[in-house]
Amino acid sequence: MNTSVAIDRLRRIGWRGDALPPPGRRLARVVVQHRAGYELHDGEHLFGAQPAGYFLKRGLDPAERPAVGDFVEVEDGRPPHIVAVQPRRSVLARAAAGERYARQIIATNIDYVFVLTGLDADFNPARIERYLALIEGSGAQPVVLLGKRDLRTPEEVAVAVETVHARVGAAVPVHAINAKDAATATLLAPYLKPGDSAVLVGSSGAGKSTLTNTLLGTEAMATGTVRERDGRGRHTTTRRALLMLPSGGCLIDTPGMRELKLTGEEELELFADIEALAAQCRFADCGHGSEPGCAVQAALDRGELSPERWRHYLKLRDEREEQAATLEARLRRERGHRGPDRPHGPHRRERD
Ligand SMILES: Nc1nc2c(ncn2[C@@H]2O[C@H](COP(=O)(O)OP(=O)(O)OP(=O)(O)O)[C@@H](O)[C@H]2O)c(=O)[nH]1
Ligand SMILES: [Zn+2]
Repeated sequence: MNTSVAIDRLRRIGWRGDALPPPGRRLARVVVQHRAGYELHDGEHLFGAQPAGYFLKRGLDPAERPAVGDFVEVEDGRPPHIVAVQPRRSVLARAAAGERYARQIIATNIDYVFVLTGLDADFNPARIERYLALIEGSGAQPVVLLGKRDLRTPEEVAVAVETVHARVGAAVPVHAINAKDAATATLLAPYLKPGDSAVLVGSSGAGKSTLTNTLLGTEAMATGTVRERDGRGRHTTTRRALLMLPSGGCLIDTPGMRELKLTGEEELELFADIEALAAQCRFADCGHGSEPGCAVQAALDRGELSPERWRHYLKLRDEREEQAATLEARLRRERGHRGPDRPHGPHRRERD
């Protein structure tokens, strides 16, 4: 293939490099990661590939392995093999549950992360802030979208926008949108310029599919469909992995990205590293203040835990406790002030 044609195609799916790999290798973008391999896109076709042996070595830092969003060098064969990962311009990651300092890469080379929340019962500024905590430091820019604005009065919309700004700061763009309105595609076009890569995250029912369809418009160019398996290994739905938008940007929409969804327990998984640390404090009910043997304070002292992350975590924990207290009060009322069935409370005890 003509070199400039190959480069143009790669630019279209977000490549920013300037040199193609040596003969015998070509570039493609990872759009899906399965247990059994990868799905890559070269700007024209979707194809399957396997990682070269190097990436399977035990003890290799998981961050070195190809991830969704990566531009990789591929050697043809049956199947094609990924032999190298190009430098990343951004890395969205979260602490992997259970592993103390390991990070799980969610996606790379993303320019904008749209954090979508509906202005209905879904509206939750605390959740928005937790998404932003995850995006912070990734190299990608967050854009907060408040959907379903048509269900609210202009005054209510203004208050919601203000509430979110107060929470996340004035620097983060916040837009109230109607995901069904074609004008929304124009509003968001500045974040979806040619060569830009975006992902859309938000809880179920927030309007992600609706917005995706609006962004695609009638010139829909869904390139690359990926079939997903259900729990029993059967193919169920067909998803579009990499969407080239009329505005010139692309939207990555893959199973890997949906992992970013924050619902219930997943919110805490974001802080799995801190919870793992806290589990190592000498006292099971350590307040992580001036207690002796506090693993959290030790990690802060060593610079292994940033004060910023710690602050985010405390905020989340306080909110959870507040919610639990509200729930408890309600249950008590419903039970007719009978009190909890089982006695409970903190017991200060040394771990064994
Ligand atoms: N009125 C109004 N309805 C909306 C808007 N955005 C989405 N909806 C509706 O909200 C419902 C959920 O929207 P979806 O686009 O399916 O939500 P989703 O985020 O893709 O949900 P999952 O697929 O479960 O992750 C649908 O009935 C949409 O029509 C909006 O801006 N205004
Ligand atoms: Zn502690």
